Amino acid sequence: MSLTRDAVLAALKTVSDPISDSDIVAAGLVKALTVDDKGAVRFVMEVSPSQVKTYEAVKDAAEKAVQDLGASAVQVLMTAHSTPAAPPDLKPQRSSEPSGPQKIPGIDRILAIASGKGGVGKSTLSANIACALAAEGRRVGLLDADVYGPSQPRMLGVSGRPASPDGKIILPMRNYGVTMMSIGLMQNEDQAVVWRGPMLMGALQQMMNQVQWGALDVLIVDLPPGTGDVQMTLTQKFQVDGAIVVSTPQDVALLDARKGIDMFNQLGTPILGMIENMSTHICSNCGHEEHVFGHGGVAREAEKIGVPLLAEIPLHLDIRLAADGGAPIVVSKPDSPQATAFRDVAKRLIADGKA
Ligand SMILES: Nc1ncnc2c1ncn2[C@@H]1O[C@H](COP(=O)(O)OP(=O)(O)OP(=O)(O)O)[C@@H](O)[C@H]1O
Repeated sequence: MSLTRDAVLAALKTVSDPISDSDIVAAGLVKALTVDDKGAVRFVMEVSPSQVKTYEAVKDAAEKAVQDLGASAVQVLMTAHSTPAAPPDLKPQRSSEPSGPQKIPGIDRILAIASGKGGVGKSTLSANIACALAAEGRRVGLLDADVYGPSQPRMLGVSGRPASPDGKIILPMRNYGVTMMSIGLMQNEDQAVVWRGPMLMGALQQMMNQVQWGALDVLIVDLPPGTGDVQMTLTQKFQVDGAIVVSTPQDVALLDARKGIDMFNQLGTPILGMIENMSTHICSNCGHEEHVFGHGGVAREAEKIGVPLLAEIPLHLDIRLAADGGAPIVVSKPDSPQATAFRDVAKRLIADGKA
């Protein structure tokens, strides 16, 4: 008999919430519960940051309750988010602990790779730039924060689940000299999860603070497309040293890229430059070059807003095959002209002290 969502909820209702004195379902702690057809159960437990310790035992009890139902796997992601702000206190106040963007101990720089529009190649570029930086001897981390379409595990040829020996620290994955963590590794590759703002914030903070990144020269964050909660949380909570905005040359992609640039400007994040991807198509048979999506649009836009154009990456079959095959082109064909384009970006970032 297959496991149903209702059965799981009923089991979770037997677990009591020490704070509210009701059960964890009634207390609204269980979010994004999914039960797949193989009987694997996943859900998020949203708790307040000050109560994380209290809830560790509750999380274990919840896991056990579901396990006892015969679930094939149980995965509980505990996210800590701040409770909604209290009504403003109009009395004069002393300033409290610093609330601005923080540096993460051990991580020298954070570099965000963003795009206004989905599918423009942001993840492909992030993976290649990360591997190119590692090949130059930099200590590189790559955080795949693209919760709507995490792709770094596939691009870097990494599978399996990240381990957490003590239930707090998450051990990242590593390949091609890049230390990588993805929200994609916390869920099935083909599973869509509906994230709400506070959950996203909690998950992102957990990825930044609880993943054992080690000492890094640079942490590259592959952002989801657009200007949403993840971008806001990242830039408001953590000191982001710069953003690179990726776009294809079409007007519609550029329009969205402009919105992304406006957002970073408003948030005070320096824009290190733009990259035009799928700039020109080079036929893998005959080498003929054609401009499928137009050409030069990003260069014009970059000039208009006064930021450097860091690269024009061609649309080339080898780049896609390499990305899909789990060894980015800078790793699988490091001497190809396509890989050189990425390696040049990496060298420039290092030369400018940005990575
Ligand atoms: N320069 C390129 N040449 C050939 N294929 C490319 C190139 N850049 C990206 N691709 C391919 O285009 C597809 C989309 O790329 P990618 O997943 O990197 O985009 P994205 O902007 O990260 O998308 P998402 O919005 O899903 O995060 C992938 O199949 C990738 O291999």
